[in-house]
Amino acid sequence: MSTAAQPPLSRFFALIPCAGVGSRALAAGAAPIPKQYQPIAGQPMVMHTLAAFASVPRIADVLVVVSAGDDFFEHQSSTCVVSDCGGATRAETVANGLHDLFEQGAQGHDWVLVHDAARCLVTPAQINALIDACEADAVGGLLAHRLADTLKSEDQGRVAATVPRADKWLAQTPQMFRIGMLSQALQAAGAEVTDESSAIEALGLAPKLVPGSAQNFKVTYPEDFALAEAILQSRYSQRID
Ligand SMILES: Nc1ccn([C@@H]2O[C@H](COP(=O)(O)OP(=O)(O)OP(=O)(O)O)[C@@H](O)[C@H]2O)c(=O)n1
Ligand SMILES: C[C@](O)(CO)[C@H](O)COP(=O)(O)O
Repeated sequence: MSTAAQPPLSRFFALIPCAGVGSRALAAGAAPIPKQYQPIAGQPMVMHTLAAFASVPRIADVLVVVSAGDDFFEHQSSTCVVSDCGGATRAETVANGLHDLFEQGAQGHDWVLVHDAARCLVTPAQINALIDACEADAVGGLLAHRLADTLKSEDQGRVAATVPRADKWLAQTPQMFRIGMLSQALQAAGAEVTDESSAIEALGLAPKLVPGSAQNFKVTYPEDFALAEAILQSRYSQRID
């Protein structure tokens, strides 16, 4: 019988930053509801996001981080843990949420999958693909999508250059890292980094790029709602048949 110490088993947590105001999504004259709460295909957007994570049994817990005073989840039936420690930037919201995960018993070696509330088209298969690709990795990684179009840089409204795109990817979420490493990386990187990977990269590490899908887009502009609605409706109609 071997007496060698076994490495500790790592759990998987999801952290959903849900504390944005959605300023770019506001159509002129529309009610100023944060975009993640706007109805899409019969449900508030974030409920579609949470349904995808609820369909991945190896996720131990889902923590949703909302703004102080946000009572949205008091009126929903959801098994998620909700914390109202959202910050002024997405990075602050995530850092505060990681602190809450530690307080709730998560360990530094556990994994966290950080996923935008506003990416409501993510699928359980994509979440599983990210976990499968990263769980044995020393750093972690993210879903990302190769550019489909020719890429230009700009100078005062005109093309400055055509940029080689063979090595360019659009960063998506979930982004999956060890909770301890990510917490330290975000503290060092500050409040302005726009994704978890940037903070990890600033440590000199190279997160793994895992192919996502064009459909895993972030609802950002008013026209994105109709596309998200059409995709969700089409998925539901295929499932119900
Ligand atoms: N202070 C913030 C800002 C953003 N987010 C969340 O981060 C995700 C991605 O951010 P983004 O699409 O930029 O959302 P908003 O900041 O709400 O959008 P905008 O920049 O248009 O105001 C969203 O789920 C959003 O709720 C957050 O939790 N806390
Ligand atoms: C994390 C992210 O979804 C990766 O694409 C994105 O950076 C967050 O949104 P923002 O518009 O950059 O704040």
